[in-house]
Amino acid sequence: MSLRFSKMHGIGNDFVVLDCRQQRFALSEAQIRAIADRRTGVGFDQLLSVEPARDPSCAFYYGIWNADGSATGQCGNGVRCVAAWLHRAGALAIGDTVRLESPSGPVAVKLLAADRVAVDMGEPDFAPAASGFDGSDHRLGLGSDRVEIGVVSMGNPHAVVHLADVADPSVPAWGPALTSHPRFAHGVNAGFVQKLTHDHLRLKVHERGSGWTLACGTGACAAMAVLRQRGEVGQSVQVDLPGGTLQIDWTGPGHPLWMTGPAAFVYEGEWLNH
Ligand SMILES: N[C@@H](CCC[C@H](N)C(=O)O)C(=O)O
Repeated sequence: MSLRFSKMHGIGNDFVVLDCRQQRFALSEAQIRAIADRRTGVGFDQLLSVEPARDPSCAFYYGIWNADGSATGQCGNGVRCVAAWLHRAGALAIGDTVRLESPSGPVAVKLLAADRVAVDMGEPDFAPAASGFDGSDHRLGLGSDRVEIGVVSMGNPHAVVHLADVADPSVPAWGPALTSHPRFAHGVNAGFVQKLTHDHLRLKVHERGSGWTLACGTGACAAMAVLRQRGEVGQSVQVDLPGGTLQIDWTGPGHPLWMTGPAAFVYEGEWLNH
């Protein structure tokens, strides 16, 4: 049996997108890992399924799996790609705003152009429990180092470390150590952020379940939210990641956070090893 898919990316965070509107999603973790393999499979950071919505207020549901086969609650670059995918499938027009259902709840997407999407990602949740974090002491031991983290859920868990320079030589080791830190019950996405100006950040993210990625949309939202909560940035911030730039807008508590950025098609394919 074969499996048709679209290969997409959002500033280098790459996806396999499956049309599950008529056909139920039925891949095992092992099959997801096989498709994720960049040598013997297709390769992706996340696999996305587009499915009928369970919530009647939403147009479609999207599922999200990391390259290691684990499921997660949200994916910022992924939801922009789902919106562009729906446009190509004739289900979403440019200029339209639609509610989509993620595993962590509804988000609103606005298709600005065939390849540009704004998303209301909801309000950042700073409660430690929302990120599976075990308490109020935000200093963590990473090997022989101690770092201060900001913890926030954007529908998935994030730990954000503010550094003077994201090229800090400790970052390559801190990424995996933070992602699997035992104080997070389910692992965490680890963001390392540098403030360039009041409205401009630089960010690198080591993602839970996928490793270092060229971009993490929810990571950009999390980094902005943590620095905004600390009064370090304004309400409209450009976040530069290794694969490109996202615009993040957040007035503050009581308001939703918006993420705006591109979504790109790479090719349509057929997985024959199913
Ligand atoms: N790349 C994503 C985040 C994907 C999920 C993450 N690895 C997790 O396990 O929560 C994004 O763009 O937000």
